[in-house]
Amino acid sequence: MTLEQGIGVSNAKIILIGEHAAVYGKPAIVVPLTAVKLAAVTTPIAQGQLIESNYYTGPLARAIKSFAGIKKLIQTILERFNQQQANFKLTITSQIPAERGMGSSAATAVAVTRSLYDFFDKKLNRATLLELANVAETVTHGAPSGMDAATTSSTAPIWFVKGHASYNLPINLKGNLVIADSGIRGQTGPAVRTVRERMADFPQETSVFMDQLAELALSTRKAIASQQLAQVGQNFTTAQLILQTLGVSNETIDHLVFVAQRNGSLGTKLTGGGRGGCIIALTADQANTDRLLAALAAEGVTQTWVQPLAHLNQTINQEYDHD
Ligand SMILES: C[C@@](O)(CCO)CC(=O)[O-]
Repeated sequence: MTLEQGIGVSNAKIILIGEHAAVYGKPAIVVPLTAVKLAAVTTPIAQGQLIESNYYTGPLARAIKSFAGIKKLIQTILERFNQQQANFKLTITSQIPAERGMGSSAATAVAVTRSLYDFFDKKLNRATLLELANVAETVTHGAPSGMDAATTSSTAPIWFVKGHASYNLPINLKGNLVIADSGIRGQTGPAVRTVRERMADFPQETSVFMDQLAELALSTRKAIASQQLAQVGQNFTTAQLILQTLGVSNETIDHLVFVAQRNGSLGTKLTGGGRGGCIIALTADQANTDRLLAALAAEGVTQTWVQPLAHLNQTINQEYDHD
């Protein structure tokens, strides 16, 4: 075992389009927010296995329930390397707010995996990284689509269809993606259940909505390729209307969408599981971005992020090499 520290980094994720439909095998477009980071650093200590984070600090063995997924992940990795008795402290520092649809739990799993592989001097490929992140995500979320781990580990936008992520969707658009926290915790679990119940009660009608969301994802992909920012925006707003009808929005989100649409946004929707969390809006230029941010601040929104679309123009090789 090396005596040097092991470092793992990941980033936040934002679903541009396709949440909920992704659960039914429809495509989604998801982008990394590379400016919003989470870091996990493993350092050698004399005795024990400790975790230090905003949510839990203490021995790994006693980790609280919300850390159960990460605990299982760490134990899986230690067993894999036959290092169950290793002494270390894992420090997790995050800029990603929890329960806002920004992928904080998957980002933690990704960074912890990278950090431990680095600490034990092991090579890590993308397939293993995603498989291990899924160990934690399955404990935390039940049946994750894998979308969050695929994106929080990526520097490139993703075309995601259940079980498969393609990292070849560079976005060459001018303008900004504005993300605003509604201040309400997202409720992915209950929202996914609501849609499942609708699907059970009204299978044909609900399937039509899923097909429409899939069409919107395809249309958005084309609009990105042909640099039609306004079309991407329209698709956002149409998707929001469908998500609202499916019962996964809420009054606060609807109100913020309404405000954004009147203050410089080309298109606005919820992002992630819904019933809270964040909204996303597209703006064509800095003047409209400033106008939108001022309008959201006037509504009491305290946390916003601005992601220049031009920074989402990367692609990455399907294989991830730890080195
Ligand atoms: C609502 C959902 O589509 C996205 C949650 O971030 C659920 C999933 O894909 O696992």
